[in-house]
Amino acid sequence: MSALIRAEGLTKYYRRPRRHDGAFGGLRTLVTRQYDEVRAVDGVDFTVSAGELVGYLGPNGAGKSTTIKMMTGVLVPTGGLIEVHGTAPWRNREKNAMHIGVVFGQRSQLWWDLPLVDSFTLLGKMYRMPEADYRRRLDEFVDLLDLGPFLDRPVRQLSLGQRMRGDLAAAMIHEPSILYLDEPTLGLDAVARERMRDFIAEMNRESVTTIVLTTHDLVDVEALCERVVFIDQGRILYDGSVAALKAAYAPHRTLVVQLASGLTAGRAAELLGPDVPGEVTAEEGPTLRIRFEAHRISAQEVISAVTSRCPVTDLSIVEPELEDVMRTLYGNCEITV
Ligand SMILES: Nc1ncnc2c1ncn2[C@@H]1O[C@H](COP(=O)(O)OP(=O)(O)OP(=O)(O)O)[C@@H](O)[C@H]1O
Repeated sequence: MSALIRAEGLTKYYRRPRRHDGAFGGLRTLVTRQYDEVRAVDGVDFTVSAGELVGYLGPNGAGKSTTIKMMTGVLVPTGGLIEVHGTAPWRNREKNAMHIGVVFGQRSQLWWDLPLVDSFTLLGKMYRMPEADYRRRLDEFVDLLDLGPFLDRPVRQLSLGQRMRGDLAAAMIHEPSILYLDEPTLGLDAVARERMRDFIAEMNRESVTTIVLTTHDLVDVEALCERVVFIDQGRILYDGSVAALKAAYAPHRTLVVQLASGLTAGRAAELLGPDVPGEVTAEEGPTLRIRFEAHRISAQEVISAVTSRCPVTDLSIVEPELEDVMRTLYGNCEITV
């Protein structure tokens, strides 16, 4: 697969006026003109291939939005290289805009006072789309995102979930090859989030759109991303598959045991004794949870040990949550897998 997006040593430093405290602090801030340097993105390397759906993750202030703004051509890098379709996006913003769609969760590109459909019509004309292509695309989105009930309503009257669906359709109307999504599901209810996720997956699968997704919602990541790039303090700490990340940072599994009637989890833990493979982590009524390291003990061994000593009605194995991994990641500085 060829690289659509390439970043090498990509860097963005901001200058922030140094603030002075105390009496006349505001005035001193104005007249002294001293600055602090903020290393928002500090020499990152990555490539994104055609058709990938990559999660770009990290804590608040990690440098995610700044990277996306450089990829979209809104910001000029302080140093290093960023190429999208083989050219620097900030050198040719208009040409770059023809190939990309952007959704910034908190800002809208829709015309506030116009009916939603008028924004689509205007965008279709701006991108010089042939009428038939525009119609086909609009019909597809009305169907996929269920826009019909509010197509004729002014954007300012839409709920957040309706507006976000409109924004997503607006970003994709001209069939861009790359879609950048910055917190697209922020503030949405569960149903709206699900609909957005389905649409994003569909665009990636059916239209083969390359997608870079920034989100704090780990359910989005689990549902959508095979690969994640994790950034903190402007530096990339991890770049790889979600599965490898979990295997490295949360190699445990949990066996959840439903005990046969009359047997409490406390009594079952006694029956299992201290040499049970794994660690009993919770005893709640008739439910017992045993955590084990999947690379050391097989699930079969743990299940055999339990079923040979206790009568059970049900068993299930729970994978670690991505949230567990993130907690470990946030506490580490150097990460290699
Ligand atoms: N225009 C600016 N001027 C000065 N500093 C800035 C500017 N924009 C961002 N920063 C700083 O750069 C750093 C990275 O910010 P950025 O918005 O890229 O982070 P982020 O990972 O997107 O965070 P969040 O998850 O909170 O949106 C932060 O320390 C932020 O305060």
